[in-house]
Amino acid sequence: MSDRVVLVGCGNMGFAMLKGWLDSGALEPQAIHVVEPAAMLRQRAGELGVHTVAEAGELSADLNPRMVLIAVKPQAMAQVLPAYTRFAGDVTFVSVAAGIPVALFEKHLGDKAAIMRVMPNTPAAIGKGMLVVYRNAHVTDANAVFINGLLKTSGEVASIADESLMDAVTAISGSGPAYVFHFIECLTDAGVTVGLDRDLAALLAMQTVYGAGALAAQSHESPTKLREQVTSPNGTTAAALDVLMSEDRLEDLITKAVEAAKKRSVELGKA
Ligand SMILES: NC(=O)C1=CN([C@@H]2O[C@H](COP(=O)(O)OP(=O)(O)OC[C@H]3O[C@@H](n4cnc5c(N)ncnc54)[C@H](O)[C@@H]3O)[C@@H](O)[C@H]2O)C=CC1
Ligand SMILES: O=C(O)[C@@H]1CCC=N1
Repeated sequence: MSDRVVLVGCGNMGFAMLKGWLDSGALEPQAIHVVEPAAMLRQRAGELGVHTVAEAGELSADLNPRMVLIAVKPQAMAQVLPAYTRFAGDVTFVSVAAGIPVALFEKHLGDKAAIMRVMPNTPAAIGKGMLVVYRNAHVTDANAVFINGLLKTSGEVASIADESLMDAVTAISGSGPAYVFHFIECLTDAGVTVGLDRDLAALLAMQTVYGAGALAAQSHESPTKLREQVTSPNGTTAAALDVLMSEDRLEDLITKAVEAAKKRSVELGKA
């Protein structure tokens, strides 16, 4: 069986995953064929040494890929899939699209097609992603091992046996980096409000999120315990947390945001 891989769509997410495979050495650039209609994005991928084409018809008929990873927008999926039916066979199709259920892939690719859904996030570009996997019964164990090996180059991999959880997964880890980036923006702006110049405020906000995230990931203590370690009785942190935590203000806001993301994922799946 070949280790050739086709990556369909090399935008934000596709490129992040491509970087993970290449930076880790898990795949040789020559094993990867990128289909990307946008010339600038095709050139960006080509600079990494991979094969690039603008459309599926340009892929060699005897390519025999082991995996076709589809990273196009959910709204484009139904239009994109028919061009890949010719690869159905030993290949496993992997979709990273929010919302789109396995049933839609089976409708276009046949009900015997091997399909995996993966919900990654953009920190995959530096090997720090969170990737959650759901697969249908037609993915062979050998292909699942091969693909899991590739996914692990992008970060932590977890799997779910209930596809309906994918909407909640998307709302937490798929979209989650944007919530954190927005928190950095807010902390930076707040720093400016209390008198720091913007560059210093941005450095403090970014390094604080980076350091706190790394500490939470590496420590044996819970986030609750780590929070308590920062919070001196009647000190500065307690004053701030009174604002964030009284009446669960931040938790309520985050829950509302996550519920909105989950709802949108469900809608995308029905589009
Ligand atoms: N951006 C993110 O953080 C995450 C995105 N996703 C999913 O990844 C998918 C892609 O999202 P992004 O990368 O953000 O979007 P994007 O717009 O950056 O990338 C999509 C790419 O697909 C290309 N494309 C369009 N039609 C095509 C075709 N017929 N053949 C090949 N390529 C084609 C576009 O030119 C574009 O470069 C979406 O389904 C999204 O739900 C999943 C998790 C996180
Ligand atoms: O915003 C979106 O729809 C995609 C899915 C998860 C992150 N980005």
